[in-house]
Amino acid sequence: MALTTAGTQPSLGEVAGIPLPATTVDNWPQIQGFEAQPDDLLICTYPKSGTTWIQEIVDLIEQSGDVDKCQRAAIQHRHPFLEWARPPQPSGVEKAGAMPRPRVLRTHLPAQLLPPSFWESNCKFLYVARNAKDCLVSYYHFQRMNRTLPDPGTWDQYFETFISGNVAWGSWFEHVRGWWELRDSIRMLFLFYEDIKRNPKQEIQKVMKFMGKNLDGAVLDTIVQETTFEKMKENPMTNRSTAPKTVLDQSISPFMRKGIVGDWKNHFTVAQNERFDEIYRQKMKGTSINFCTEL
Ligand SMILES: Nc1ncnc2c1ncn2[C@@H]1O[C@H](COP(=O)(O)O)[C@@H](OP(=O)(O)O)[C@H]1O
Ligand SMILES: CCc1ccc(OS(=O)(=O)O)cc1
Repeated sequence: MALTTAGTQPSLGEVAGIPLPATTVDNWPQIQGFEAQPDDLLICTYPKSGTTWIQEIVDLIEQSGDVDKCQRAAIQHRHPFLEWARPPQPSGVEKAGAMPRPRVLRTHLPAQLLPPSFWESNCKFLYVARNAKDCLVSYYHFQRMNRTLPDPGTWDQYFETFISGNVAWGSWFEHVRGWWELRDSIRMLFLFYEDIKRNPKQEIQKVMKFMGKNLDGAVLDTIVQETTFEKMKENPMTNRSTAPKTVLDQSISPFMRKGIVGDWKNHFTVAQNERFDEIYRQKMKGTSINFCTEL
């Protein structure tokens, strides 16, 4: 069901009340029928939470720190995006089906929309969460430059849109809560963007152990150096410079934009901050999750 179709504006559809790109909705039966395998590792994130960052970390771990091997393809092509569907390109499901095992896949889907085979196969899940305020800011700039998502409107308008959850992949609050509640009942490593920023070596070590790898300290140091924001911004295989301008217009806002904790302070008014804090308290009531919003 299309939510917006005005003019040439890209439209969002909806599955079980969650807004999703219309092309994803069109492909929903194929996505739901996806056959996960027990050795799949699924990277799960709400959009703009550091997906690309954790993908590069995971790939470098998988390749035992071999930087050249991670140059084999642009990051968006290394790990199939499960719900990606933009015909005539192969869909995420098709790409995953053609990939050798063990597979690393990625998704922005909320837990309740995941294809059932992931639960049935007892796969590994790596979730990265980012504080809501910085996610909002990052998503706003992303929607300004991503020609396949609806125009975000003004900052004030988008502030309300994000809070209402009327953005692709739905409410940040429900997404994070949903995955957080599952953390102890499935094979999941739950990480925070802010922790990776504060202590990358420690968090990369957690990922390494979770993946069942054992790399020495020098290799870990290489991975830390290769995955700094500055390095990834310059790297054509991670900075999305290979994406066509008709999809990502980086002259409006770069994909690798700031990569910091606390940019929300440059965007939120005092009134918006107070309102956001109140809404956050209501929507996250009863959850034990704790975010850091400044370093
Ligand atoms: N190596 C890195 N270190 C810190 N932040 C990174 C990073 N690589 C990407 N990011 C940031 O992660 C966000 C993109 O997330 P995703 O990959 O999920 O779309 C962007 O945030 P900003 O827009 O705040 O700069 C981007 O700059
Ligand atoms: C469908 C448009 C779209 C939306 C979000 C995307 O996220 S990501 O940058 O690949 O994580 C990509 C394309």
